[in-house]
Amino acid sequence: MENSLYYLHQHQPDHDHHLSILNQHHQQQEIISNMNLHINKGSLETDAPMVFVIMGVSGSGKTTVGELLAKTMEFSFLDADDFHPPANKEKMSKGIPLNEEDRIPWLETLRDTLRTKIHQISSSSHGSYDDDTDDDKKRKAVLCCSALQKKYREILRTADPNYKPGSYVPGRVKFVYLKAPVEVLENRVNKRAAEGKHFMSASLLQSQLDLLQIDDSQEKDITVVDGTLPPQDIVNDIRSHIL
Ligand SMILES: Nc1ncnc2c1ncn2[C@@H]1O[C@H](COP(=O)(O)OP(=O)(O)O)[C@@H](O)[C@H]1O
Ligand SMILES: O=C(O)[C@H](O)[C@@H](O)[C@H](O)[C@H](O)COP(=O)(O)O
Repeated sequence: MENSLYYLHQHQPDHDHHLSILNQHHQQQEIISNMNLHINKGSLETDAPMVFVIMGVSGSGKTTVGELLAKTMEFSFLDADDFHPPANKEKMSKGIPLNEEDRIPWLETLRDTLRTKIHQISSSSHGSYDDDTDDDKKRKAVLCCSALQKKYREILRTADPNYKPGSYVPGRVKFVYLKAPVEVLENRVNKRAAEGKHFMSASLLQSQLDLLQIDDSQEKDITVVDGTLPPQDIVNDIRSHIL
């Protein structure tokens, strides 16, 4: 197969194709002909992302953008904040940053949830969504999660059963980092706290910025977007980059 070129001659609209295998040395000798190949929508997306993690520090707009993206794309929406045990939320509301013991079990729960999701999508007619009746099975998912450190993202990547830890090969889990300057973030979290809209203390922003770490050289599955744009523009940007 290595020395072959593949030609797809589409002779009927949509799914029906005529496959010929031609010799690479341009002899144009047809080895197989008149073979019908049926390609169902989605069935070739073997490495297509299934879970989009919208990440960044507090106030970067994860929930706002994630909800809008999920709504626009009809994806499932998951908010990592909904998976915290009460003790974590109590700590954060008092302005105490979480430590590793607080975070790791939380991230592992998120990983397991995403793994179930990926399994559901993969086993849904082998990725061919058209005939599915269970709506939830065919939906990809958006997860909002700060995922500030490389090691935290690595836990989430292992939701993909094919992902080899430490390989950083892009797989089923993709990250979108909402980048914004500190002044913008401060304004947002202060306003949100003043409105009493979130359990997280605004004072934790600095500890989150201190923790934030992106490794451009290895983590090729992170797309950086401008988090200062209006939410709809960010969603359009995400769609044009990774969807
Ligand atoms: N792109 C944006 N432009 C303007 N305001 C935004 C934007 N994204 C979020 N906000 C506002 O900033 C605050 C924090 O947003 P939120 O989505 O809760 O961030 P996060 O989930 O990252 O903590 C909210 O009051 C929200 O309305
Ligand atoms: O939306 C936010 O304001 C934050 O994301 C917030 O909810 C918090 O950061 C995490 O849930 C805790 O996790 P970390 O301390 O690991 O960010």
